[in-house]
Amino acid sequence: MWRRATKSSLFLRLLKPSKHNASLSQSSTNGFPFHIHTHTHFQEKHGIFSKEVAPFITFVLGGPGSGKGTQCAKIVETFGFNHLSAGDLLRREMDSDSEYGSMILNTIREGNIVPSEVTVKLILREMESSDNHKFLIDGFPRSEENRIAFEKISGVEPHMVLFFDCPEEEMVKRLLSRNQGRIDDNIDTIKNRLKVFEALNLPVVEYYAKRGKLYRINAVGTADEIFEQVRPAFEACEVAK
Ligand SMILES: Nc1ncnc2c1ncn2[C@@H]1O[C@H](COP(=O)(O)OP(=O)(O)O)[C@@H](O)[C@H]1O
Ligand SMILES: Nc1ccn([C@H]2C[C@H](O)[C@@H](COP(=O)(O)OP(=O)(O)O)O2)c(=O)n1
Ligand SMILES: [Mg+2]
Repeated sequence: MWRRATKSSLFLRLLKPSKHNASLSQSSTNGFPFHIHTHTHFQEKHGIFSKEVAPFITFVLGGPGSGKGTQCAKIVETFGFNHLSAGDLLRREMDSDSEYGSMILNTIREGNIVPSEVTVKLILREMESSDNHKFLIDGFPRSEENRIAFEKISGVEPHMVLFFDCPEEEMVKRLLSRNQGRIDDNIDTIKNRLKVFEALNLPVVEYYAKRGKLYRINAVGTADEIFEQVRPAFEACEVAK
């Protein structure tokens, strides 16, 4: 039986909650972006992944513009998850006075992937300060390096992985009309994001397919139609309801 983490749980008493304007570099104490914890050390220190407060983790994958963020909003509304978008966390870090701001900006502008350690640290910081134990981790892991870094640092694996399968031309059409003022929603960056997706993210999708954790969803149709394919994945899982 999963137990909900509460404000009074040990790990939250040990940790400072994340401040939305705090940057990774501000929280660094050793000149390195962050402390890498071994699996055991991390569990002992933070306790977030101890059995009593074990999180329920769903990774949400799909190409750029496949509808990950849109479907995550629906999952949050229906099933009460905490939605952590790796892209949003990186953009927030970029807009803070983090010393990694320009590196993140350049990487996103080119459509490449930010070093895993930075992204993993941002995700784990959010998880540590959350009193919800059900997490949707959107846009992560985007590479085998991302996946392995998360597993190594946190010592946990996702319970399930959603994959929004969408044709490239549909993704391009959606990205070019997203209108959120993003520096990476232009045709040149989109072309590279699609290449990076195919080269680096599809191997992660296949990895989870082989482990029987993947829910492949046809991402063409209205958002409501797509959500009707998503819903059963959560309804089938007692802990996620
Ligand atoms: N099923 C859909 N059909 C058409 N447009 C969609 C659909 N789902 C999302 N969109 C739109 O496509 C764009 C990309 O969606 P988003 O959820 O941000 O995708 P991702 O997070 O995978 O990049 C947004 O403008 C969104 O409103
Ligand atoms: N795990 C991740 C997630 C995103 N990023 C960077 C690189 C991505 O192109 C951008 C934007 O990611 P985001 O998930 O917001 O993009 P989409 O929702 O797929 O359009 O952020 C990353 O480097 N590593
Ligand atoms: Mg998104």
